[in-house]
Amino acid sequence: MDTEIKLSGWSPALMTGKTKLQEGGSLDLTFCDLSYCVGKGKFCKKLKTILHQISGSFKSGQLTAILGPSGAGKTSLMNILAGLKKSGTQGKVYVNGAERNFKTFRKKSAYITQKDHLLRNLTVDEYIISAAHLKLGNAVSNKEKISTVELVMKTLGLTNSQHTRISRLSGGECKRLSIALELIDNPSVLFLDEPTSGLDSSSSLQCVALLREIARSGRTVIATIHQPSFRMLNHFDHLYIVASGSCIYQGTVGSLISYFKSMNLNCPSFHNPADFALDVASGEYGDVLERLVSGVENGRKVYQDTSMETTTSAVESNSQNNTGDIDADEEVSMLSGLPKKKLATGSRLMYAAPFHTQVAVLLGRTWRTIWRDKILTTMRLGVHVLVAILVGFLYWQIGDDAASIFNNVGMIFFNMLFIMAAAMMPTVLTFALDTEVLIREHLNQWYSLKAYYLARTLADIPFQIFYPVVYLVPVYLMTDQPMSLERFGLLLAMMIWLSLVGQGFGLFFGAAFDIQVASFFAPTSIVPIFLLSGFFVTFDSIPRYISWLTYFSFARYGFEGSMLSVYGYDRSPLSCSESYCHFRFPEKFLEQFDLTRSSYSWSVVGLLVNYILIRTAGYLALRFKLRHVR
Ligand SMILES: Nc1ncnc2c1ncn2[C@@H]1O[C@H](COP(=O)(O)OP(=O)(O)OP(=O)(O)O)[C@@H](O)[C@H]1O
Repeated sequence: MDTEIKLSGWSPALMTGKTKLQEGGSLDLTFCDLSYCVGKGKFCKKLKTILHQISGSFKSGQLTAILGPSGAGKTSLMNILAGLKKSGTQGKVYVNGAERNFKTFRKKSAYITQKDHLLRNLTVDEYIISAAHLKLGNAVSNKEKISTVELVMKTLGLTNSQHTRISRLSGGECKRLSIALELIDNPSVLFLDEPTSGLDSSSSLQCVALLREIARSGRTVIATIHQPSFRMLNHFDHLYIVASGSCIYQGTVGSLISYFKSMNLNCPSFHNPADFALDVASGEYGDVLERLVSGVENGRKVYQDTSMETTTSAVESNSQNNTGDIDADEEVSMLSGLPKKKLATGSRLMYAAPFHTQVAVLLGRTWRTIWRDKILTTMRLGVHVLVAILVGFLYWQIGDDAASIFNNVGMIFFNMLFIMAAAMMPTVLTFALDTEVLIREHLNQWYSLKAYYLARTLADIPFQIFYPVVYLVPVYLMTDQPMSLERFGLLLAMMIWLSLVGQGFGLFFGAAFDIQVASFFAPTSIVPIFLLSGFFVTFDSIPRYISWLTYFSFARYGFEGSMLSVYGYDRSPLSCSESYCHFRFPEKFLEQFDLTRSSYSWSVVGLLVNYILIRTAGYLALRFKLRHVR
C-alpha cells in the first residue's frame, strides 16, 4: 500500500536520524467542541456558523490531512488551530494536554500558506540565510546558522538550486522553499494550507512524501488537502474529514472504507476512497452526514479497527505516542484525562532576533530586492531622464526671461507633480506583493511590523534622493534657472521631500487597499491636494471657510518652497526678451502668488509633518491589515 517515493537530491535519512531539526519538543494537539461563527457585523445581522462544535486530535510524528469539499471549513479549522483566528470562535484547544497558550504556541508552530509569497529577486540561499538570522536570533552563532541552513537545504532538496533566483524556481521548488524557511527554527507543529495546490501530480506526491518525513522526525504536520490521488492519500497517517463544518471521519486511511461500510456506504471497487469520501461529504449519497457525524461523535472518537469495524472511544495516550508510529490498537487521548504537561509560558521575547538585527537583515534584503528589480529600476531611471530632457527642450532657456515667467512657474509645478507621481505609483504597484510576504513572515513571528516598516522606510531613502537628482540636474541646466548652487540645493531639497511624501502616499494606499482600488484611488486623491497648492488659485482668493484646508496640502509647502528657491532671497531682476515685462522683479512676482510672507523653513516643516503623518497612516493601515488578515 505504502509507496516509496524517490526524491532527487533529498535525503530522508536526514529526517529520520537524530538531527538538529529533531530537537524541538513534540506537541500533540487536541481540540474540543470548536465552533466558529462569522457575520453579525455592521453589514450582516445574521450569524453564519462555519464549524459546529467539532473535536479532534492530531498527534506528533504523524502527517494529518484535513479533507473535505470546498467550503466545508477546512481552512477555518486550521486557522483556529494555528491561533490565527480568535474572534467568533468557541471551544478549547489543548497542547500536550494543557490548554493552549496563544503566544507560546505561535512561537512553536509555523503556518505555510497556500500561495508561496516569496521575494522573487533573492536567491534560495540568501532567503534561507536571512530567515536563519531572523528566526534563530543572535543567541545562535553564525557557524551554527550556516550549518542549519545547509542541513535544511539538503533535507528539502534545495542544494542544487541554492544560487538560483526564486523567480526562476519551479512550483514544487517554491513550495519546498516555503517549507524550508519555516523549518529553520525547528517548529514543533507545521500547518500547511493546501500544500499541493498548483503542483503537478509528481511534485504533489514528492511534497506530501516530504511532509511525512518531516512528521516522522517528531513534528505534528497538519495539511488541508483537495482531492488527493490514491497514492497521495496513502502518505497520510491520519485523516480528518470535514463536511458542512462537522467531522464525519477521523482515523487512518486504511480504516476509511470500512468506516463507510459500517455506515452502509459502499465505496465502489477501483474507486479512490478520497473521491468517495468527498462525494459522500458533498451529499451525493443522500442525507447521511448526521449519521456519519454521530459515528465519530463529531470528532470525539477515532475510528480505528478495520477488522472489528467499530469506533473506539478516544481516551488517554495523547501524550504517550510521540514516536510517529501509527498503532491501530492504540486509543487516542482526547477529551477526558488529558495529561497535564504544560508548555512553558513565555515572558520571553516575542521575536528571536533583537530589533536592530531585524532592521539590519530586512534592510539588506529589501535593498537587494529593489536593486535586482532591474526592469523597474531601469524603467524608473529611463523615465526620469527622458522626461527631464523633454521638459528641458520644452522650456528651453526660459528661466531668466521675465516674458516667460508664467511658463517657468508651470514648469516648477510640473516638476512637483512628476516627482511625486514617479515616487508614488511604483510603490502602490509593488507594495501589494510585498504586503503578502510581510503577512506570511510576520504571522510566523519572523520580525515585528515596526522593524519591517523602519527597514522599508530606510531602504527607500537613497532611491528617493537619487531619482530627483537625476531629474533636476538636466532640467535646471537646460531651462536656465539661476546659476546658484544654493538655489539649486534648496529646489532639490523640495523635490526630495516631495518624492519622500509621494512614496509615503504610495505605501499608504498600497497598504490600505488592494491593488485595483489603490491604483485608482492614489492618483485621484492626489489631484485635490495639488488644487490647494496655491498654483491654480492664490491663497487670498480661496474663501475663508475652506482656506484652512491648504495647510493640510503638502503640495502647498512644496510649491512655496520651490518658488522661494527660484524667486526668493532677493533675486536680482530678470532679463526681458520683449519690449515690456510686467514681472521683471521676482519679489513682485512672489506677491502675485501671495507668497511674500511664506518661509522656506516652514515649507520644510510642513513637508516633514506630512511625511510623518502619511508614514504613520501607512503603518496603522498595515497593522490593521495584519490584525484582520484572517
Ligand atoms: N469571514 C467570513 N465571512 C463569511 N463567510 C466566511 C468567512 N470566512 C469563511 N467563510 C465561509 O466559511 C466557509 C468555510 O470556509 P473555509 O475557507 O474554511 O472552507 P474550505 O473548506 O477551506 O474551502 P476551500 O477548500 O474552498 O478553501 C465558506 O463557505 C466560506 O465562504
